[in-house]
Amino acid sequence: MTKSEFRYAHHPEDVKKYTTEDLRREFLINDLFNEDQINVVYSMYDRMIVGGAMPVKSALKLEPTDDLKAENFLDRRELGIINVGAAGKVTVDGEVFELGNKEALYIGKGAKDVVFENGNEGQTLFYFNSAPAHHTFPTKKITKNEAEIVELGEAKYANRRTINKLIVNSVLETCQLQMGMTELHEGSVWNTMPSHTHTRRMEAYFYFDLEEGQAVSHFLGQPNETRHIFMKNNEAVLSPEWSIHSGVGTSNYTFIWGMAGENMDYGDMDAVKTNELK
Ligand SMILES: O=C(O)C(=O)C[C@H](O)C(=O)CO
Ligand SMILES: [Zn+2]
Repeated sequence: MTKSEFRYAHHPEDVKKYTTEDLRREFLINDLFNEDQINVVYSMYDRMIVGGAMPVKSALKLEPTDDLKAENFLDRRELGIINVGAAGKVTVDGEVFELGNKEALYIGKGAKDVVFENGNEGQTLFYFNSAPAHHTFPTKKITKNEAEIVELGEAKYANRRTINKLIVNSVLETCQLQMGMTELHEGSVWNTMPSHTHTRRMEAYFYFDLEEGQAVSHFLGQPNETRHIFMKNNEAVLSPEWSIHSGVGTSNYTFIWGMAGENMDYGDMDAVKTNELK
C-alpha cells in the first residue's frame, strides 16, 4: 500500500508569519515508516519526492501516485534509495540488489518494477528521494567504499563530521538527483555550520540514528530570518532554495541530504557567516 501527500512551495515573506504548527505542517515529514507501507510526499520544490518504505510481512511494489499521472513511478523520474535499517533487498525489473545498512541504490528513469523486501537480520528501512529525469542512466548500487568522502568541521566547534557523497556526479551519472549521508562524530552535534543556501537547488534532510528521547533542532528560513523545527529520529524536513538547512542535536546523529534543481555542483553554495545569522 502507498500513502501519498502533496506539499506546495512557499514565499519566504509568507513563511515569516508561520506559527510552529504551520512550519511543521508545511516542512516536516514525520510519518515515513509504517509497517508494510510506502509513504511519499510530493513536493513542489523542484518536484522532489521524499519517501520511505518499510516492508515487514510482504514485499512492497513502488506504485505511481495520483500526483504522477503515470503508468509507472519512474516513467519520468530517477530514484535514490539509502537503507537506514537492517539488510534488505530492492528488485529492479527482476535484478536483485542486496542493500546493507547505509548502502545506496540509484535507479535510472524508465525502470518499471521496483520492489522493496525485508532481509532476515531485523527491520529494513528504505529512505528515498526521487526527482524528474530526462535521460536513463544505469541503475547502480553504491557502498560507502565507493563514495566520495569529505571530512569537515572541528571538535572545538562540536561539528566534526564525515560527508559520504553517495549519489553525486563524481561517483555516478544522474540527471539532477544528488544524495549523501553525513555522520556526526561522537561529541559533535552541529551540522552544516557555517550554514549556506543554494538558490539553484532545493534540499531535503532526513535525520536518523538519533538516540531514543533525543531531538535535533533543525534551522530553516532566510539567513536573516531563521526559524527552527524540533525533529525526532527518522523524520525528514524540506528545505526551500532560499533557506538555510542546519541543525543541532541534543546527542549525536546521522542525516541524509538529497538535492534536485538547476545544477549538480555540490560546491555551489552561498555561505553565510555564522555571526551574521539572525
Ligand atoms: O554537514 C554538512 O555540511 C552537510 O552535509 C551539508 C549538505 O550536504 C548540504 O547542505 C549540501 O548542500
Ligand atoms: Zn545545502
